[in-house]
Amino acid sequence: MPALPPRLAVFDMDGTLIDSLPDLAACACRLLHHYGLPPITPDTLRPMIGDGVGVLVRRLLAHAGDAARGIDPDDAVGRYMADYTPHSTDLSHPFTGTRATLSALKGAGWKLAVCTNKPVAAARHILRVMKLDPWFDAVGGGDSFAVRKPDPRHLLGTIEMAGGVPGRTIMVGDHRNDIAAATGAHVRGIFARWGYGAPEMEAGATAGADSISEIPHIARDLLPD
Ligand SMILES: O=C(O)COP(=O)(O)O
Ligand SMILES: [Mg+2]
Repeated sequence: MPALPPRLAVFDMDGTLIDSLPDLAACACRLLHHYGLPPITPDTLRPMIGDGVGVLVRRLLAHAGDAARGIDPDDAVGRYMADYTPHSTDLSHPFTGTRATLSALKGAGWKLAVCTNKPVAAARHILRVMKLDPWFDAVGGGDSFAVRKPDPRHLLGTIEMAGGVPGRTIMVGDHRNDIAAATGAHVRGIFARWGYGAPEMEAGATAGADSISEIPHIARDLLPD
């Protein structure tokens, strides 16, 4: 009998592997300060995360309202990224249980990948500094393809890079974009309830998990061998 393709677990980054909100918020505050605008709290920033840095910065400016009129959004995005990448690991850390989960999956023969709307250079930097990079067979960033989540082609491109196939893949993510990409790619989607997404974003997921430590068990249930 021909060997089955490898099983693949794809993880979103912000709010799924990495608790990155503190650095995203600190960087947002430095940007707002640069433009003479008032700071923002992490709680206010949280729902703005998930569609990539360009959208995040535009939401920040929209939140500032009239005071931000006249600011060039492209200038703001450029400033945000120039500041964020080198400071992206000042305050952020992997969620508790991340290393044990990656280790358990790898030990059971799974391939691993990251599919994030974050620019790929920032994603790789974070994985490297946190010494998580050796675990991953592929990293698909928000600028790795012509499209990004919720477009399923972002996930499909990441699966291909990792040497997997959709029918033997799970996608773990904390945003409706992750679940929509999984559904569109015919991949089993697991909603990360520990992340930044609102509870209603779980709609359409194959399963939900309260912590990353539950993922090896759920993954085995969904794809036993
Ligand atoms: O950059 C973002 O807005 C979110 O990134 P994520 O896809 O890793 O959650
Ligand atoms: Mg996320």
